Amino acid sequence: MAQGRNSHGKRKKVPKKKLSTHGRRDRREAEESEIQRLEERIRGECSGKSAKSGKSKAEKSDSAGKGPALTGALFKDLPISSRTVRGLEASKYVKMTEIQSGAIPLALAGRDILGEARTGSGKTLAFLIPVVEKLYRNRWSSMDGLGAAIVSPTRELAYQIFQVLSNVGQEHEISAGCIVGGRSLEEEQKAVSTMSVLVATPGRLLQHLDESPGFDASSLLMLVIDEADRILDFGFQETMHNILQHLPAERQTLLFSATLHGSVHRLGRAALRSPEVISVHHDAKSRTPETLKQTYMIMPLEKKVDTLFSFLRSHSQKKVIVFVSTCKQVRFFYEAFYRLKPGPAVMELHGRQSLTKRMLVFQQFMDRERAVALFCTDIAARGVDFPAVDWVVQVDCPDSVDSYIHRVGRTARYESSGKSALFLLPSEQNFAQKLSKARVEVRAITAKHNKVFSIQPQLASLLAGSGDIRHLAQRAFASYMRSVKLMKEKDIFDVQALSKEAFAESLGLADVPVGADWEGDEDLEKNKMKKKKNQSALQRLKEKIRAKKQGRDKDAAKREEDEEEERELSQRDGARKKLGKWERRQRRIAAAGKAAEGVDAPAKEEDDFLQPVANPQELPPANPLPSGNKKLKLRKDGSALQASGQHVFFSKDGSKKTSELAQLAEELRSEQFDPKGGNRASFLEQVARDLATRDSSDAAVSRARIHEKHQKKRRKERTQRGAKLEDGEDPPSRSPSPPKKRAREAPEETAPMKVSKPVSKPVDFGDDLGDLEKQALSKLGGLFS
Ligand SMILES: Nc1ncnc2c1ncn2[C@@H]1O[C@H](COP(=O)(O)OP(=O)(O)OP(=O)(O)O)[C@@H](O)[C@H]1O
Repeated sequence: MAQGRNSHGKRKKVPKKKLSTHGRRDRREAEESEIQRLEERIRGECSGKSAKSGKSKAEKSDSAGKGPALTGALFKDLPISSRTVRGLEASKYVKMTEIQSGAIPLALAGRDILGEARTGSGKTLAFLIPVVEKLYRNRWSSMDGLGAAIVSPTRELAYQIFQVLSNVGQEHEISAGCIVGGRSLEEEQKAVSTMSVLVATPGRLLQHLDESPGFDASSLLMLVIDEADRILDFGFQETMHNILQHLPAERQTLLFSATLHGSVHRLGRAALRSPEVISVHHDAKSRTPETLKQTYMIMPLEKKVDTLFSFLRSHSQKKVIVFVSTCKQVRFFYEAFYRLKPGPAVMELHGRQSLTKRMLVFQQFMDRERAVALFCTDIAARGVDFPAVDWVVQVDCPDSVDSYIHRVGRTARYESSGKSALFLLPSEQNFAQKLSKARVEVRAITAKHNKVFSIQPQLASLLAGSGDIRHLAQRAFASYMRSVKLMKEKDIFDVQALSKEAFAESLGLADVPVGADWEGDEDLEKNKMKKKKNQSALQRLKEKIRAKKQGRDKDAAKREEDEEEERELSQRDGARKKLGKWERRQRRIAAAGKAAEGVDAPAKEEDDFLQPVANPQELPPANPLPSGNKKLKLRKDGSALQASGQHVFFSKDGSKKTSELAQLAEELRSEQFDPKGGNRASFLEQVARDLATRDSSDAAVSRARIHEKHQKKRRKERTQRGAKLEDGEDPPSRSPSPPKKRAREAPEETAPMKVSKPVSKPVDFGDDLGDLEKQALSKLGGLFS
C-alpha cells in the first residue's frame, strides 16, 4: 500500500524509488502487458463451474489432516500480479489452504462467493487477494473513489484485516484505511474520500456514507462481508441493508464465515448474484479444527469462580482466553482476579472500553507468548487471530452452537493445536448434546477435587474492603442473570434453576442484590414486542427515523462514555501505583508460591487439574472444596490467619508450629478454659510472665549483636591502619569511616505472570523479607502445590 493509513488514521510513509519519465513509462507498459496476460489466464483458468468443495483432486491436502490442510497449490501459480506475489512471499505465504485454492480463482474470475471454512483456515487471504488484484487490474487510483469495502463485525477484526492487507498489498500503490467507531469522525472524514479500500465496521461505514462530504462509493467494484452470518444477523441487518443502498448493484460481493447457516444463505442470495458456494469442510467429520481438543465440565453456578481461579492457577504458564456473557462480568473478573492473582497476568477486553484501550489490550495480548489470561466478551470471538493461544475457557454457555464454534476457534488456528473447556450448569447439559449433533466433538471432564479450592473468603474480604469491587460484583451478578433470562433457547437456559443466594455468595457478596433490573417482568417484555409487531408501517418508519437520530446521539454519548471510562481507568491506575508496596508483596507471595510449587515444571501439565469422566450425568453435584491450609492468609508478622481466625506460625523448616503464645491462645479458645472462671487470672499472669521473659531474652540477643558489630568494626580499622603503614602512607588523623555497605537492592518486582524456575532447594526470597515472612512464604508455596 503506497498510501495506507493505519487504524489511527496516520499516513504511512512508503519510500518510493524515484523513476525517470522514461523509467515510469517502461513500468507502465510492463504493467499493462502483465494485466493483459492476467486477464487472459483468468479467462482460461478460473472460470470453472461451481465448486461445492474447495478441494479438487489435483489440490489434495499435504498436511495429513493436521490443521487447515495446505494444498499442493502455490500462490505464485495463480494468475495474480507479481506485486501481490512479492507481498505474499514477504509475508511467508507460499502454499494455499483449501478455502484459498477453492475461492481465489473463482473470485479472480469475478464471481460472487459464499465461502465457508473452519475457523483459522485462512479465509482472510481468500478475500484479500482478489480485492487487491481487482483494483490492480482495473488500474484503480485514489481519484476513482472507493473501489472496495471490507466489512467486519468488530473493531479488532477490522484492524487485523487491515494489517494483513497492508502486508499482502505492500508492493501495490493502493490507498487503504481502517475506519471503526470510537474515533473522531471529523478526522476520518478528511481522509476517507481519498481511500480506494476501506476496512470498516458496519455502523461506521454507514455513517461515512451518510455524512461524509465527497465520499463516493457509487463506483465500488467489490464488497466483502467477513463473518457474514454475524453481520447479517439481527444486530447489523438494518445497517447492512442501508449500506447496500449506497452501493452500485453492479459489483462483486464475497461473503465469508466459519458458520454459514441456512438463513445467511437466504440473505446472502439476496445480496449476491448467483454466488458460488464454497464450503470446504461441509462433509468433514467435525466442524471444528482437528487439532482442537474440546472438553466440558458440569458444575453448579456457584462453583464457577472457584473452578476458574483454580484452573488458571494450574495453567499459570499458558495463554488463555476466558469468555463470559457480559461486559460487567468481564469487569468484575478482571478487577477481582487482578487482585487475587491466580498466576498468569490478567487482561480484559469488552465493548465498554475506549478504542484506544481496546487496541492496546488487543496488541498486548497478541504480543504475549504465555502466562496470560484474557477475560472477554464475544467481541473477541470472531475472526481475531491471536497467536499461540493454548486454551479457550467458556465460563458461560454461549447462546448458540455457532457462537461456541467461533469462540473455540480462537485456539488451534492454522497448523497449531489447542484445547477448550466449557463450563455448563446441570440445567444446561442439553447444550453438550446439541454440540454433538452439530458435529462438534466434546468430551466430559471434571476438575480434580484436590485441585479446586475456594477463593470465596478472599473475595468476601476483598468486597468488604472495596465498595468499587462490591459494586462490580453486584453488577456482574445482575447482568449474568439478565443474560440468562434473555436467552432464546429456553430448553437450555433456565433462570429459575439458578441458585441466586449461592451464586451471590460465590462472588463474595453477602446478599443477593435487590432491585436489580434482571428481576423485571418477562410478560412485560413480551407485550412490548407484541406491541411493536402490531404497529402500522408509518409508525415503524417514524420509529426508524427516531432510532437513527438516537443512534447518532448514542455514538457521541458512547464516545463520551469511553473517555469517561478511560479517565476512570487512568485514575485507578494511579491508585494502583500508590499501592506499590502492597502490590510488590502480593507479587512476591504469588511468585514464591509458584516457585515452590514448580508450576512451570513440564510434568505438572493441565492433566494435573482435569480428568475425564465416563458419564457427565453421573457427576457428583459439586467438588467439596478443601479447607484449612489453603485458606491461609498471610499477615505482616509472618503469621497466617486461617479462615477460622486462628493464628499459625511456621518454623524454620517451614512446618506448621504453634508458639507458646499461640498455644495459650488456643487454650483460651478451648473448651477446658473458662474465661470467666479462675483460669483467667492465671492465664493473664502466664502471658505477662511469658512476655517479660521474651523481652529480656530479646534485649540480651540485641545487646550481643551490637557488641559483635562494634568488635568487627574495630578489627577492620586495625587491619586497614596496618596495611597503610606498610605502604608508607601517613596514618590518617582520624580513621575514615568504613565504606558504607551498599544495601542489597530489593529484588526486582516480580510480575504476577513471571514464575520462577522450578526449585528443588529452598527458595531465596531476597534480603528485604523478614525471617518469619520467608518461612511463611516458603510454607505458602507448599500449600498451593
Ligand atoms: N496459506 C497460508 N500459509 C500460511 N499461513 C496461513 C495461510 N493462510 C492463512 N494463514 C495463517 O493462518 C492463520 C488463520 O488465518 P485467518 O485469520 O485468515 O483464518 P480465518 O479462516 O479467517 O479464521 P476465522 O474463521 O476465525 O476468522 C493466520 O495466522 C494466517 O496468517
